Formats: sequence, C-alpha cells, structure tokens
Amino acid sequence: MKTALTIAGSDSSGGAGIQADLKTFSAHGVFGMSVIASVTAQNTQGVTAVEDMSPKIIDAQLDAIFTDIKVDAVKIGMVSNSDAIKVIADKLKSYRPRHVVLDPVMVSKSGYDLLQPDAKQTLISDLIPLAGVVTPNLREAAVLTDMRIEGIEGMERAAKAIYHMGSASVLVKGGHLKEEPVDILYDGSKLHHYKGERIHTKNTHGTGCTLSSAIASNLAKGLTLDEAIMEAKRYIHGAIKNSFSLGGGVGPTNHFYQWFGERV
Ligand SMILES: Nc1ncnc2c1ncn2[C@@H]1O[C@H](COP(=O)(O)OP(=O)(O)OP(=O)(O)O)[C@@H](O)[C@H]1O
Ligand SMILES: Cc1ncc(COP(=O)(O)O)c(N)n1
Repeated sequence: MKTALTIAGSDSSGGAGIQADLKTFSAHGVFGMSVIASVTAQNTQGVTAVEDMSPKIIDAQLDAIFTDIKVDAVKIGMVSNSDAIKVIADKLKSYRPRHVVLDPVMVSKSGYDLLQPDAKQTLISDLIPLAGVVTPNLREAAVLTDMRIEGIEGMERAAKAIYHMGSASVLVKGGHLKEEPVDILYDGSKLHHYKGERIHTKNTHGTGCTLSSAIASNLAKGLTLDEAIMEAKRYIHGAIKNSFSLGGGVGPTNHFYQWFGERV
C-alpha cells in the first residue's frame, strides 16, 4: 500500500487540517500518517484558540515515521511559526521524500491568522525551495509575492514569482475568483489552466486542504503531476458538490459520498 504523510494543524471540527487530509488519503486508498504541528480549537463558525506543538515533538514525530516507514508523498499544511518550519525543513532535507506538496496555509476561511507574520519569510526561504508543488490560494499568493492579484493574469504572474522562490512548480488556486474556479500551474516552462465549474454552496470548509491532500495521494500512487492535479480537481468537485451543512457555519467537504450516497 502507498503511504502519505500530512504535517499540519488539527481541526477539532474535522473539516480542515489533519482530519481533512487523513479522510482524503483514505478515500484515495492511500495509508495516511500525521505529524501534528498545532492544535486548533475550531468549529464551522471559527477558530477560538491555537496551541503550537513544540519543535521537539514535531522533530520526534518526523523521526518516528521516517526512520521506520517509506513515505511516498508528504503534504504540508498549517505550520504557524518559524521554529517549526525550520525543524520540518531540516528533516525533509535529511530524509528527502520523493513528493512534497506545500499548502501555505495563512488564514482560516473564518478569518483567523494561522501563520505568524514573522514566519512568512522562513516559509519562503526554508520550505518553498523543498516543495515539488506549492498550492497557494489567491490571498496566499498575494501575501507571498506582495502583489495585487485580481484575475487570471495576476495568478499567472504570481505563479511565476513563487516558482522563482525555488519550488519545482506552483499551483495558484482560483476558488476565490469571482468567475469559474480555474487553478493555474507554472512548472518552469509552461502555464497550465485546470478549469472547474463553480458550485454554489456555503459549505467549503477545508477545500484547500482536501485539494492538496488529493494531489499528494495521486503522486504517491505514481501519477504525473498533471494527472495528479486533474484527478484532484475531479475529486474536489465531487467533495464540494456533496458537501453538507454541519453546525451553524461553513460546513465541510464530503469525502465518502461515493460509498455512502450523495448526502451522508
Ligand atoms: N465553489 C467552488 N466550486 C468549485 N470548485 C471550487 C469552489 N471553491 C473552491 N474550488 C476549488 O477547490 C480547490 C481549493 O481552492 P480554494 O481557492 O478554495 O483553496 P483555499 O482557499 O486554500 O481553501 P481553504 O480556504 O480551505 O484553505 C481549488 O481547486 C478550487 O478551484
Ligand atoms: C488546522 C487548519 N488547517 C487549515 C485550515 C484552512 O481551512 P479553511 O480555509 O477552510 O478554514 C484550517 N481552518 N485549520
């Protein structure tokens, strides 16, 4: 069985973070493992508290996994501070997993900061150069590049700028565009557009986590990056289409509708 590891934050309500990642890995038939970098207290309406794990326990979790188990793909999500980022970068440099998907999580949908302001520079200098693909949304791409991004042309410029920070490729996600949600990949030679059809729902908690974990699962299974993204777009479309209301706010994506019916 292929394996995938998520290094991210825990979402107590199960819609985003580690929990969304593990559900996505399972739905792809990939064995999921986790390194918890932060614990968040959150629900469908917002985040009420965050506690970061110490660099020491992050380091120990990474060693426990990599000294024993072959990791086919790594997905990195919320890592809120510079010290944690540095530990993760050091371990990736020594264990050198084949595929690294970096989702540079910065702010939750509900507006809570998940990346400390002084950690942005460490993310750029230490983690982006180790990524096979970085998957910022519009706002994250704007923060990383200090650019204003409004439409497709801005997304293309940002993808190229982030590529020049050292990652092998960049997928700028267009979920927050006013028009259809197209995602744009730059791989150093060409720009690729992955088109989607907008689904009108408020229940989109964890869409970014789900997409990056689906890409990591597909890479673990041996798909090319282009195939992995196309397949992940298909997956996120189904997961959003079958998303459901839970709690009083933004409900989660649905990973299991294929098995348990449209509305589980
Ligand atoms: N309403 C929608 N209909 C169809 N596809 C969508 C919709 N919203 C987002 N997507 C797709 O979902 C994926 C995640 O994109 P998005 O821009 O929402 O990421 P994100 O903002 O990082 O997510 P999150 O807020 O969960 O961190 C992308 O492939 C995007 O095109
Ligand atoms: C632990 C964690 N990781 C990531 C997100 C982003 O997801 P969203 O933008 O849907 O709130 C989150 N809310 N919590």
